[in-house]
Amino acid sequence: MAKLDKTVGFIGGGNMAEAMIGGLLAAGVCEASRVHAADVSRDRLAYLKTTFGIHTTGDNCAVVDGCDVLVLAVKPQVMGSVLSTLDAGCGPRLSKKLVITIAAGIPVQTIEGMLASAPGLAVVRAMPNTPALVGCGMCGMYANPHVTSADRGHARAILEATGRVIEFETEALLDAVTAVSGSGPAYVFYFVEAMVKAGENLGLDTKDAFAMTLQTVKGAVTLMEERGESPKELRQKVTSPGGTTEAALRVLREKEFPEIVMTAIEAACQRAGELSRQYV
Ligand SMILES: NC(=O)C1=CN([C@@H]2O[C@H](COP(=O)(O)OP(=O)(O)OC[C@H]3O[C@@H](n4cnc5c(N)ncnc54)[C@H](O)[C@@H]3O)[C@@H](O)[C@H]2O)C=CC1
Ligand SMILES: O=C(O)[C@@H]1CCC=N1
Repeated sequence: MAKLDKTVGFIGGGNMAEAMIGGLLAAGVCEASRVHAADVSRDRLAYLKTTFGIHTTGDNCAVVDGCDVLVLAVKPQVMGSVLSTLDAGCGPRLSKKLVITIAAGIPVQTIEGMLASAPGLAVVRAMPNTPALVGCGMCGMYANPHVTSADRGHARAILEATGRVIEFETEALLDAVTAVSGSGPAYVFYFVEAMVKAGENLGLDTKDAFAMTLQTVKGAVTLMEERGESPKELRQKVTSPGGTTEAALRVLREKEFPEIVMTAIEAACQRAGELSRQYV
């Protein structure tokens, strides 16, 4: 992966920031000396410094001053206070920088509005997911009109260090991204939990049931990736007429499994929209 000739600063050094910092360093996109992070937790800062050898501070404005690209990686609930402090303390100094926000449900307009002393701010809103922690993330991104094509490339380079990136021209689609891939790992974990429980109910011990389920999910994913066949075609190949898979799929259909999944994802999308309106 190409090296980024930029310094990157993180406000909030929690799980997602850790995943992104780890990805940037592992992929060689940035050197540790060019990464800064601020957090209110001294323990987090000590952990990040020891683990990655990056610059750490308790002062959010010091990170702004030390970076070309600022990643906002705090929880949505504290974003308001973080942004108003930044705006008062170092807002005008943000105007030449690229801001990437990964907070769920906070619209670009809100970020721009709260950092009003940096008019024309270039903001990328991104929605990553937790497999970023192992370099296998899926991230949707939207760039506001102030983001130059060079900065779009920089944002992509930073986000691609932890996995795949798809860019959207319409910010509203990030609600769908949040519902499908942002929250998506949780649906897969839930499905795995249910498969393991089913195995246990049928007499398998937990360790074996988990190992079998995990390898099955991994194998199915690899099959979908490596063969040019649709999930439907691959499903049909497992399903022998009058056989065991058919018996299981009949129950899934009768219990409206596809509708349940679709309704659940629609609920996540709706919630993402509600959160966005809440933070406008
Ligand atoms: N967990 C997930 O699956 C996903 C999370 N996100 C978003 O990523 C963002 C970060 O989430 P996580 O890393 O999971 O949260 P986290 O709670 O692990 O990290 C947030 C960090 O911000 C720090 N912090 C709190 N107040 C601060 C302040 N005033 N100044 C500086 N740092 C402060 C906290 O000490 C904490 O270390 C959230 O906005 C979330 O919506 C996005 C996609 C997926
Ligand atoms: O549950 C949430 O709201 C966040 C956004 C996507 C994953 N976690």
